[in-house]
Amino acid sequence: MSEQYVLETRNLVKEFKGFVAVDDVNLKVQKGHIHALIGPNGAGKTTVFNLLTKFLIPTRGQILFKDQDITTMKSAAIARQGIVRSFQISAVFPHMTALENIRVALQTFEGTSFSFWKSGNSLHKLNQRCMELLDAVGLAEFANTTTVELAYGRKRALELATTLAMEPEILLLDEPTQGMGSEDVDRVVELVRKAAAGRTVLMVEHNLSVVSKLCDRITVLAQGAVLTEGDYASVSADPRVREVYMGSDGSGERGTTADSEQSEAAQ
Ligand SMILES: Nc1ncnc2c1ncn2[C@@H]1O[C@H](COP(=O)(O)OP(=O)(O)OP(=O)(O)O)[C@@H](O)[C@H]1O
Repeated sequence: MSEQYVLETRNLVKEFKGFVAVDDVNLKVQKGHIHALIGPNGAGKTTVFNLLTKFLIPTRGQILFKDQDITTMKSAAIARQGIVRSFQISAVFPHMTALENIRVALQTFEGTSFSFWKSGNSLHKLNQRCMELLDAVGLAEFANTTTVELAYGRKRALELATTLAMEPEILLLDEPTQGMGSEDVDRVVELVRKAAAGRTVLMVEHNLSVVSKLCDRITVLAQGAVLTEGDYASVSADPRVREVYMGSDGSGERGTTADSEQSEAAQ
């Protein structure tokens, strides 16, 4: 694998009782890119994502991170390596404040005991880092707001901040704008752009306008296999892509929910 690719799949296959949900997928994510995985409902996007983040075990094939075979690595181990998933899994505790949520994320990431942070200087440093992360997602003024009181878009910003606390090298975003109104969508686009600075992002996203604004490269999946790949202009001009989208509901918007969220891998 060339140095330029940080994440790669080789002939990745996932079968569910003989049904091929992911069919021989070769994905290459270039370092520094925002890369989107798109495709109509049931194309296999979530399943690929769950394979990459170890929620599912591949039937065949390999997953490589910076040349290292991580196919059999557990999800906690890959997170420590720098592959971190955000969104769709609620990573925030509703009855804690925004700042407390970040603090928990940082403490979990550091793996340090609470008593360590209690010692004067380190507690100060910890709070400083919490405020930096809140500021990075535009939530500094909500530091002491209980999470349950935050508007939906802000909750997702907080989720992103808890993810950034883990200092990911690759950020995996699962439908970051799902269920949002246009104002929140614009805010998330800006957030993702900001969060992507200095790192690589792979995202599943149904909103093609978001994809067009953010992504350097797009992989289109259809019926579990890669249909085509390229930048937004080339992919959106491809008649095969139009055809698979027209063949679903025409909008590229989610219509059905797959039942693939359950983790197979030992946590
Ligand atoms: N746990 C499972 N058991 C059986 N079939 C599954 C499972 N998870 C997913 N599938 C099937 O695999 C196919 C791909 O599903 P997947 O959720 O990956 O598609 P998707 O592209 O993410 O779709 P959507 O856009 O609707 O979320 C679908 O036909 C789905 O029904």
